[in-house]
Amino acid sequence: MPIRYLTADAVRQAERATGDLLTGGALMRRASSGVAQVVIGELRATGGCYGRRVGGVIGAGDNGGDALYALAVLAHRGVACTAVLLNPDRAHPGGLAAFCRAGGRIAETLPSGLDLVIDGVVGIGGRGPLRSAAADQFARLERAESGGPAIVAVDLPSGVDADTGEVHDPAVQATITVTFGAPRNAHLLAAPQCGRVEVIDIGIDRFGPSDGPAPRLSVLADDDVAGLWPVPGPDDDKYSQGVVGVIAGSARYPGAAILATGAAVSATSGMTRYVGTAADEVVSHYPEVVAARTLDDAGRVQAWVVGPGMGTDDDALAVLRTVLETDLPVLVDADGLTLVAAHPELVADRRAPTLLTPHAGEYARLAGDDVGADRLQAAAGLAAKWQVTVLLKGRITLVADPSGDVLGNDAGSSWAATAGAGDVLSGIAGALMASGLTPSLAGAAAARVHGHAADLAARSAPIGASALLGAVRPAVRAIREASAIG
Ligand SMILES: NC(=O)C1=CN([C@@H]2O[C@H](COP(=O)(O)OP(=O)(O)OC[C@H]3O[C@@H](n4cnc5c(N)ncnc54)[C@H](OP(=O)(O)O)[C@@H]3O)[C@@H](O)[C@H]2O)[C@@H](O)CC1
Ligand SMILES: [K+]
Repeated sequence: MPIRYLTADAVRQAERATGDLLTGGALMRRASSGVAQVVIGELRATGGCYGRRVGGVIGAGDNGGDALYALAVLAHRGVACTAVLLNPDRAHPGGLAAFCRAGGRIAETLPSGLDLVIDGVVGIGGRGPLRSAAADQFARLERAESGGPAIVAVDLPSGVDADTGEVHDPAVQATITVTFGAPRNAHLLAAPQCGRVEVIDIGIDRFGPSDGPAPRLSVLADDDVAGLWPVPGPDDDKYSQGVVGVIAGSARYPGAAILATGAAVSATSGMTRYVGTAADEVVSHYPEVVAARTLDDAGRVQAWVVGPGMGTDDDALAVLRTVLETDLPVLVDADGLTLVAAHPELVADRRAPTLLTPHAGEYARLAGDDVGADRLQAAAGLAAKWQVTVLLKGRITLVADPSGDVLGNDAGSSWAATAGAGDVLSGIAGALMASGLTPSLAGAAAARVHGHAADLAARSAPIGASALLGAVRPAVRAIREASAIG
């Protein structure tokens, strides 16, 4: 099942729906005990709890209340706990009383030598950057990577916008983020700022993929990706699995053609066709590709990938127009996007599935505006306006369909930020569209495999797109083998 990510409003709605659990304080007790359990786990992994030193930076809302109750639990376990109250008069009364009863100490500043710090400044009620009093406390700490204390953020790293994931300056860099009931948008959109995200079950109802106002963000689970991946059945032949056609590159610049076509060959069985002037080069790399120099000679396909390295001249425009006039699914990338930005009418009346795969620069050309801090809205807005599916590239890939549903994927690293990696992504996604997946599922599943392939290929050292392409098949295998479905 895809995992749904929530906005702050949706979280509050889910909390309100629990009625007595919210008003009676049960939700907060569950949340804070979840935070305490995660901290205890962390302390145990690094030498135990008793006698360890934990600090908390406490804001004026319920996020601070969660942190104070969690510190109280820790103090009962023999942890030496210190809290800095940013706004002493407005600290959560129940949390503060529990903290003091448990023997917690209040201080003006965080002491040195802490093992761990709890960020209880703000959660879903936060707006804008960390205010200076809070920022000063975190600025005193050495970074966790350099031997400083681990930072456990309650709900969100303070200074990160819950809905957009915008990382304000300053903001807390968390080692672990502990959240409640369901992840918030920011846990995907600002994943590097959140560190490891732990979701504590506090008994709120789940939101489905289509509940609530657009844009609605979800992430495919590995089992979803494994289950979606096309596997030939007993009655399949090379045609029945969906043939993908790739229009890319040129004799002078064959790289994009080889990468996109090779990715399509690696991603699915069946057949890959290539159309363009790099036909000889493509076939010399991949003898299994059926190549033609012109569209007229191409043969039938079930989906097209068009654009990488194809140029933007009149010939390229004519080919793109012909392809977009078909009723086949089409993925448009790179030079194809430059042409679409200059000729929006090419996609305006399309009824067949269409996937545009811009990076930030191409997005700006298509939308007439930069992506900005709200990438989710940027992707969803363009998809709704143009009535196409938009895959916005980046470490966090967002695939927005016109209905307002968005599938996200965190690559987990940025090794795929290398020339030609986009061509590989297009080849994988196009092959999946030819097999019958919607542009949205094809884009999201391709992004997952692409990110995993980059990690497998890189293993902590830089890679080029050829190495990434070489790891596509191992990445599909790893995801399928790790899942119950594979
Ligand atoms: N409801 C429940 O039962 C449950 C709720 N839960 C918990 O409650 C949290 C939400 O609590 P909340 O609504 O009280 O808001 P919260 O995030 O604490 O922030 C509000 C305070 O922050 C302040 N402030 C704002 N921006 C700021 C900034 N940049 N820098 C500094 N301060 C800033 C703002 O100050 P003001 O603007 O008023 O001066 C106001 O005082 C949620 O994230 C979860 O942890 C869980 O226990 C589960 C059950
Ligand atoms: K926080």
